[in-house]
Amino acid sequence: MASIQLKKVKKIYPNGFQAIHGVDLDIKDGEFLVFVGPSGCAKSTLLRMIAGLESISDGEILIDGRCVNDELPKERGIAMVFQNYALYPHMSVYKNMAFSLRGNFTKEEIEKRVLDAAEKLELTQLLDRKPSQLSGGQCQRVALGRAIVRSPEVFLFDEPLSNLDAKLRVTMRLQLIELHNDLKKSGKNATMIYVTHDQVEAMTMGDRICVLNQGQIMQVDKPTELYHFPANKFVAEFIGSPPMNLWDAKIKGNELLIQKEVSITSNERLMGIIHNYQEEQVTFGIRPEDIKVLNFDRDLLTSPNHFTAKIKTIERMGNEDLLHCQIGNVVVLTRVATSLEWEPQLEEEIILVFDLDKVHLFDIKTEKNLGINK
Ligand SMILES: Nc1ncnc2c1ncn2[C@@H]1O[C@H](COP(=O)(O)OP(=O)(O)OP(=O)(O)O)[C@@H](O)[C@H]1O
Repeated sequence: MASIQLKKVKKIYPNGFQAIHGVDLDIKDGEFLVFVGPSGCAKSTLLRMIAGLESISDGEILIDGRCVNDELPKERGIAMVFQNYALYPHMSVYKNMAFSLRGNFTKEEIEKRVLDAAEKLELTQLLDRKPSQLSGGQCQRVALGRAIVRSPEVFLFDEPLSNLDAKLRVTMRLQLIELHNDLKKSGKNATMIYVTHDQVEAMTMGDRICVLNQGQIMQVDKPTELYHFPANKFVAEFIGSPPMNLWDAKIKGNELLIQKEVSITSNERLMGIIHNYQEEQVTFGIRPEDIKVLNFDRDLLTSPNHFTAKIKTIERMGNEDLLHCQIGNVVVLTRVATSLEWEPQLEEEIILVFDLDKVHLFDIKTEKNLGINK
């Protein structure tokens, strides 16, 4: 059992580059937390600082209330699983898994731990093989086994699945979630921190997700909260696939003018926000599924917020079509469930209706979501 706190943690590398700018974070005991963000945002740096593999330039890292700034990695009760497995090539699977236990436990205890972990990870039949005789997924399971045998209170994962093919990644993802749940059930609650740049992986695995950008935390929240209530434009853009539509809009009275062909008449909720922004610009965001697609009907065009659009590109996904449409010069992404009654065609004219209850407005300068307090 272990909670982890980061207090005003900073990292300045010896060359003077500041990778982390004062991060505060509370990770709960037994939580599965994911660090996600684009390449270079300092996910690995932060993880390595928690592991003790990277020094802390300023601030404090606490594990169960104990400051670990000056503790060695092996004193922290942490096991780390890397992307490149880091297995010993000349040792069998059994020996790879037993290696870190040597000297600390009896032979019988080591055997028990290795066999238990092997069973959990379906490696029992492979214990005599060398890493070169294993598939990528099997190597990754051995790397995981090496962490499990130590019964650490904290598991740290640095993009552990990125060398695997897409299908295996999904299988391993589930195995990790199950491992976390099984440990909880057996009373050996483990705190897990998982690094990925893949927002789908982050969303499917994390109890909570910590979105990072340029060495700063953008938002820490549950997946559904992040999706529906992004704290800022960065999170809105980064989380969700296909991505949110984002346009600059000028406020004039109760109108949000995106371009002359696309002027949105605001509802009461948006009015509450835009009255402070008269004659100024905001960023207007709406997710593709929050734009309704209707068959073309001239009569409908007299209703507010109904626009004629032309379909320019179609991505057919099977269960749904992603339609890249154009209203004047504005490109709008929408998604519609497929049906046997209507198959969208290129250059077809349709009507798009924006669901104003789902619109997000962001401050142009601070990029904060003006509709929520996070
Ligand atoms: N030893 C170092 N010296 C100087 N700068 C470094 C060093 N290691 C990393 N950096 C820089 O710190 C920043 C964060 O790197 P880090 O590896 O933590 O990012 P990341 O989010 O894990 O990236 P990726 O997803 O590409 O692995 C990057 O700009 C990187 O160039």
